[in-house]
Amino acid sequence: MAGFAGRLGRCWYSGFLRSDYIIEQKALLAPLEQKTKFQQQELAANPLQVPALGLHVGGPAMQTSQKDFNKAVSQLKLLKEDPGNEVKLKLYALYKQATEGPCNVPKPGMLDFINKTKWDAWNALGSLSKEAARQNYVDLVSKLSASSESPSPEAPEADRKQPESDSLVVTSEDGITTIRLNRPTKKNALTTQMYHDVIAALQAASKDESAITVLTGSGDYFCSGNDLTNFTTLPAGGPEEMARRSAVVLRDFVNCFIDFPKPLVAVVNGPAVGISVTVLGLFDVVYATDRATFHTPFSHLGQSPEGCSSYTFPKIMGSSKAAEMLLFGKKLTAQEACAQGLVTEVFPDSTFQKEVWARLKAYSKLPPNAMRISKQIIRNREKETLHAVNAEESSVLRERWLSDECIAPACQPPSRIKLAVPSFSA
Ligand SMILES: CCCCCCC/C=C/C(=O)SCCNC(=O)CCNC(=O)[C@H](O)C(C)(C)COP(=O)(O)OP(=O)(O)OC[C@H]1O[C@@H](n2cnc3c(N)ncnc32)[C@H](O)[C@@H]1OP(=O)(O)O
Repeated sequence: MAGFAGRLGRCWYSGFLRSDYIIEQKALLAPLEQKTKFQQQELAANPLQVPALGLHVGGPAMQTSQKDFNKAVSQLKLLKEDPGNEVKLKLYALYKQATEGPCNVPKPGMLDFINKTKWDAWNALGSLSKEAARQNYVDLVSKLSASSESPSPEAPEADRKQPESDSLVVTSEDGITTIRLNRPTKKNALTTQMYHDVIAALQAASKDESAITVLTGSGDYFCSGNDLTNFTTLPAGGPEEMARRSAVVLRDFVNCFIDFPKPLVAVVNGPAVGISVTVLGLFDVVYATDRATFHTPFSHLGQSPEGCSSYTFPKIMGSSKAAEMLLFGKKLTAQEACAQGLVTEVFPDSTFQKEVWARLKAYSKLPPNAMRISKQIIRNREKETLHAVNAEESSVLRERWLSDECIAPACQPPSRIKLAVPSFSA
């Protein structure tokens, strides 16, 4: 087999191999045949080298995800830009976790700096499942691919992709981009199209000129959560395919909140249910009218938490208050949610809009880079954990949606709302 050096010219990872990047080992440039067994094992652990070695990435994981993972491993080689040392270290750790499971080798000595750094990164993933690690790896590669393909980080306003339906309205004014859920007759329940539109709107807002991004709702509700009719039309692959697709949409949707780089503010104009409550833990600031309520009837629907709430809620309000919400579906008033740290401040409904927007306009005049950088410092060290939590929650929900408890929940939502999931069994 030919050495790797000859193929390095065009790709960003030639820089990876030539730079003083902490994972770099000069040995990688030597032909494979000349490598020791240890070096070959190390190469196998290096995500960039696996396809070249033709290694099978083993493990008892699910087939679909395994295929995506293999694709991501190949895709990584095509990136045009070097993603930087921190990201490469993440890729290394996720690859090891995905293929070998939790770190199972002795910690290298203090002076073995390179291997110790790699070991630390792998070990930091703790008991993250192989499947979640694969998922995170795939997500990270797809994000890197998308950003290396995007023509310009500062796309002009006119090039922005507008939402596909009127159910989402995006406006930019006074340094604030506002994403408004606009389905008041259905209490702003989120259709599948709306999930996609919110994803696109957040991606556009992350690159536009605005300093602050706001999510709010039209009418008397902030949002009644997932539109329960989302599951009514089954695709050709049946319930399993429906659950698989929904889990992907959910994961992508929540990832956008995790990764959002600017101050993200929720203007909660009324009651909030389900996923519109759980993602609040990923916002920087949450302002609520005193009319708002917050509840997550997951157990009632045979479902389980999403939006990273299994991690953020216990952190924000303590495990017992979080359990009351996430396990028992306890509804909080705005004041209670504020006392528990989920809401930043509550305003009287009569002055809510006026007070909140005046305040946001003032904040939007602050130096935008300072706000971005401060947010990065506050949030970045948790991002990897949040992605792992999101992947796990989505994967658990995918199974929940096929469970008897979800198909025939003991506590039905209002009878007018036909729960989609029963149609799975049709
Ligand atoms: C594709 C990706 C999927 C990712 C899924 C991620 C997992 C997410 C989980 C959740 O979000 S769980 C929470 C789901 N939401 C609910 O269970 C709320 C159900 N709705 C209600 O309980 C009530 O409607 C309400 C919100 C408390 C409001 O009650 P109210 O009496 O004030 O109004 P209604 O007359 O009931 O509603 C008006 C109108 O709106 C329709 N509607 C409300 N919520 C939903 C909803 N979530 N899905 C679909 N439709 C909803 C309701 O049916 C009424 O419609 P019409 O009868 O007027 O046609």
